[in-house]
Amino acid sequence: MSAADTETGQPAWRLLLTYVRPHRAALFAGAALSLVTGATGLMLPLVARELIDDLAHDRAITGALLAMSGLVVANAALGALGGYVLRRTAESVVLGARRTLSSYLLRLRVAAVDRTEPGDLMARITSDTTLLREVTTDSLVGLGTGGLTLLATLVMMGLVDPVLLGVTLAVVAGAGTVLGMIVPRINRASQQAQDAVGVMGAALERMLGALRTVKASGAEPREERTLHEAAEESWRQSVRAAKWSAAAGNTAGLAMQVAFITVLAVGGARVATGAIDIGTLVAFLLFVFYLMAPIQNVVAAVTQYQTGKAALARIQDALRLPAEPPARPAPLPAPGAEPASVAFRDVRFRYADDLPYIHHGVTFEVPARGMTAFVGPSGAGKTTVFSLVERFYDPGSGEITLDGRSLADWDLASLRAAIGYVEQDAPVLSGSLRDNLLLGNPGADEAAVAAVVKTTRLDSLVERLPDGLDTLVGHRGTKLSGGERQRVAIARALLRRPRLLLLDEATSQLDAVNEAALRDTVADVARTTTVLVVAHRLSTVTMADRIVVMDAGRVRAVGTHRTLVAEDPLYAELAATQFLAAGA
Ligand SMILES: Nc1ncnc2c1ncn2[C@@H]1O[C@H](COP(=O)(O)OP(=O)(O)OP(=O)(O)O)[C@@H](O)[C@H]1O
Repeated sequence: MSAADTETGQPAWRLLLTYVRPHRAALFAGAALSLVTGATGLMLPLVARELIDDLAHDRAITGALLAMSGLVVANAALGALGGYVLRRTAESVVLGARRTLSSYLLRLRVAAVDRTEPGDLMARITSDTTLLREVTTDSLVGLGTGGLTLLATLVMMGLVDPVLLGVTLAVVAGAGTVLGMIVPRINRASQQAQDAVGVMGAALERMLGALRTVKASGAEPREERTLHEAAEESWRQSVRAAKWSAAAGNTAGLAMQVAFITVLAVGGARVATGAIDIGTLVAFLLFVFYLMAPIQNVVAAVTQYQTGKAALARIQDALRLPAEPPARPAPLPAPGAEPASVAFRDVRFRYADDLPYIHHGVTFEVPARGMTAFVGPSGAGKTTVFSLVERFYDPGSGEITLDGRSLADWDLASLRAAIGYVEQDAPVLSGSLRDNLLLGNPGADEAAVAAVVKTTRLDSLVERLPDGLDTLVGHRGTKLSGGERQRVAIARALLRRPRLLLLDEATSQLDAVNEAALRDTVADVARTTTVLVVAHRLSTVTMADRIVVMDAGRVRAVGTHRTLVAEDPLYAELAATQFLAAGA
């Protein structure tokens, strides 16, 4: 079995058919048009013979001329129409594969994405799907029309002389054996060429995602080398595939020459013995000549299929990554909805089976309403608490509840609809400021947007920007400052009217005025919503209703700033060093 067959258990052509099936009517129409176009071409010599006959016998040639003109026009028109229908169908197959893949990638589990290179996944959607285009038209149609013509020609040959057909088939079978050895090599080389395109996509994504750091580190030559190496590897493998494809094509050509010579020799001997007459031999040789085109079509279809098969294998690999079940979007909490309570009971968690545990039995309870700060040394597992609440990952053991109900029992979309999440690096997506604010609640009205813009102190920024809320913020929000990005992320989360707000405070500082303003905003929000914050600032922890101190994957103390400073040495140390530095 080849790479495409092994893991899914079903051959690649079946997978191809699942993409092609919705367009089978159009594909058959295109193939039928191609056959009819071919037939009109074959009729031309007959009409031409008629015309010459008419001239020779002094008959009017108008009819034959009209018929010839009609055939020429029909041939061109049907050919163009057939070509268009086939190409359009192939594009629809590509579209179908791209839709399936992009929907699937959106549903991928975060843990699955952790183990992949986004650039490689992108290459699968953009580059691999493109290869399905040729495989649809060249392989399926080529195999269909070429196969039919081949069969018809073989039947005719059998009728003319079965012995010579046997001779021809023996030669063709020999060539088939050679092709059988070449074809897997085309598949392997194509797969490696596409893998190299994926590696290049991953390297590009890595470099463009950190372009400033690459430039500042003077790392351009090394990054350039990595990119060039991936491009060269793809070139090497594509050239290897081209070499084997050329060998396959020429093997078919050579086989036909050998068949021609063998038929001539064997046929000549048969004519000499009187087994067949010379007319039969000439007719048979003509058929051998006619056999050339369909055989080359079929060989081209098989070689083209190998490239498509390699692409299909890569697409299927992506579709086998673990994904969340498809879900319909859930409504956001109604205005004034009750805040949520959260509890962890003896939660043990690791990011992958081959990685160490991060949470070693985390237990805490957060009642509805109010603000709870999570503090602890870097790497203690605070952000991981948020990832588990959002169900980006599932715990290995123990239980996490929201409103007293296990997260496993929640519909994923409803769970996430109840939560607003501000990540530590506050991602801002390319697009306008408004797009970014409305990301989590596209239905929010102008008044709601204006209100969050005001509470997060984005109003002065919006006034300054040339197009206000419609100003484009650049790839990953590069046109905004770090503090502005954080405020955009908070505004976006607030616009969802969350029943639970998860705020992973940025370690970088906001300026004093904005920090105070945001502190007031969060304090306001905490009056009506449950707020969990991974705190890096003293100002945040001092206003928290409770503080959960985490260390090395465990909760070591829970209390208020005042009690913890007195009772927990680690907290006292953190408060004296880290927080004081940040909160000064
Ligand atoms: N996606 C991931 N895959 C594997 N390990 C991870 C992943 N995310 C985090 N970790 C590891 O889990 C541990 C806890 O990370 P976490 O982000 O929860 O810490 P934290 O307490 O929030 O730290 P900080 O205060 O520095 O943000 C770290 O050792 C980190 O290396």
